[in-house]
Amino acid sequence: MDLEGALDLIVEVPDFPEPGVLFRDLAPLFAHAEGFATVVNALAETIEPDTELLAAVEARGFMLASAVGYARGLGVVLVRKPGKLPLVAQRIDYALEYGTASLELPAGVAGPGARVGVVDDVLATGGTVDATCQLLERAGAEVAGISVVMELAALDGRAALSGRKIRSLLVA
Ligand SMILES: O=P(O)(O)OC[C@H]1O[C@H](OP(=O)(O)OP(=O)(O)O)[C@H](O)[C@@H]1O
Ligand SMILES: Nc1ncnc2[nH]cnc12
Repeated sequence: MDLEGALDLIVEVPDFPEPGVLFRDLAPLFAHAEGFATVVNALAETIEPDTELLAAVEARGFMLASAVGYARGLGVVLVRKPGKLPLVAQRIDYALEYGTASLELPAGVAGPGARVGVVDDVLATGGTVDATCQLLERAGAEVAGISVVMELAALDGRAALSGRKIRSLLVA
């Protein structure tokens, strides 16, 4: 399966999770062995060569970053929603396309100077990835690059992330 075919497995769901939002559902892609492998391999190629560690954003980002980390021989730091981590280095509150959210970085895993690649499924407003970059930088790590499967151009996440290296497999 080629990359275009794999990305065609993403389904558009109108008015989820609230009216007016066109939700991009990656569940069929994740469930398709060939499609998932194709996307993971393509995403693995977007990781900057000097990357030492990947950061994954809960929950859909976990799926992708763990597979990309395996493909690239990199470990993964799990950036989690509140209440999950026993030892928290940093916490941040931010806005989403549909509401507000918070994320936490675990203590002791993304140390000062570490070159970290951020992996997620969808770049919409950029709030989630920007929050993740801020968490990493507050901990002293450096963001090597940002890799996403899909970028929603109308929401202009790139503006929120200006000056950062962003690689997306699909711009919609
Ligand atoms: O660019 P943004 O506007 O911040 O939106 C993108 C984020 O929204 C979704 O996560 P969500 O918080 O819905 O969580 P999930 O992965 O647990 O479904 C998606 O997985 C991205 O992380
Ligand atoms: N429209 C959308 N579809 C899927 N995930 C999203 N995260 C933020 N906006 C999204």
